[in-house]
Amino acid sequence: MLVTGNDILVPARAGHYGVGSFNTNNMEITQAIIHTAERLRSPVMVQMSEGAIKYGGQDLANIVIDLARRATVPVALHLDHGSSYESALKAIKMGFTSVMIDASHHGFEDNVKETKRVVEAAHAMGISVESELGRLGGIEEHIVVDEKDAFLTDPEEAVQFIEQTGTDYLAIAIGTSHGAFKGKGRPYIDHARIEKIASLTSIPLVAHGSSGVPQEIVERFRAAGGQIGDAAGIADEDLQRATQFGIAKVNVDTDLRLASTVGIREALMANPKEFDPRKIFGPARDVMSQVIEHKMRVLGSVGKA
Ligand SMILES: O=C(COP(=O)(O)O)NO
Ligand SMILES: [Ca+2]
Ligand code: NA
Ligand SMILES: [Zn+2]
Repeated sequence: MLVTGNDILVPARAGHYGVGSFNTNNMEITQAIIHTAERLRSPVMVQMSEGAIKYGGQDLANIVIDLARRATVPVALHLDHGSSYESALKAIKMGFTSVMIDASHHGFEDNVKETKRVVEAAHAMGISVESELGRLGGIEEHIVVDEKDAFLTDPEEAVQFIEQTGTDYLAIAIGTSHGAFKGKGRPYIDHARIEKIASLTSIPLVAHGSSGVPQEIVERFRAAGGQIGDAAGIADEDLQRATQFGIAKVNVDTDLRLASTVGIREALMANPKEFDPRKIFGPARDVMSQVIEHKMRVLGSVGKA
């Protein structure tokens, strides 16, 4: 069933488990996300960035909404990294049931102002809002944040921000970063910071940049002709611990990008004569389903629907 972000995340925070919020850009990714959630009896969020909306528009949103409506588990459609009030409202008009306004690259006051505006409008329409305080490293779609400008979320500021904006859930910067190269070796996750923020707040917390970049997938990517440097993601146990402390929404995009590309490359390498799209995109869907299943087990959302 199609529900709001709060319907999924408030129980997740209370139950100390995480719910994957997976980025989609086409039908096969959407099917892999929702069908795996149904098979594992897991709530799930499907998210579209502004780039995905540019790429697939209402056509893609309708695929998500229809699958979500028919799903036997709770599914929310979420706007990832909404960059403006207009973008958030446009998504709500398209049928999104959860929207992020990401004004975290502004100063505190401007972030509060921008977030508050979206919260008031979205709540008037019964839609949940995610906002962000702190800055991740890596590339957030259109914003390149290099390490020196990244800053972790201050717990006291988070309390003020939540009070002043009324945001439903809050993305916090705790050491993760977007993309396949999350720092040299094992990225440092500031669990103490998560625990502190969670102890002072009661709303669901969000971790961006939470792909695990499984080495098995990276090796298959290279073996099938892909080229990638020394890619690294968030260790499963670090993510698992984060959900114990209060992280309820966990954003995953890179893992699905790698998994789908592995499926496609392997299909084409195995049979150069193949040109039936079902035999090329079908394997992508299968590899993504395996990666999604692993993530749901790490987050503890299996059986929670
Ligand atoms: O935070 C993310 C995705 O992060 P990854 O690059 O780690 O999948 N989307 O908003
Ligand atoms: Ca941001
Ligand atoms: Na988001
Ligand atoms: Zn993100």
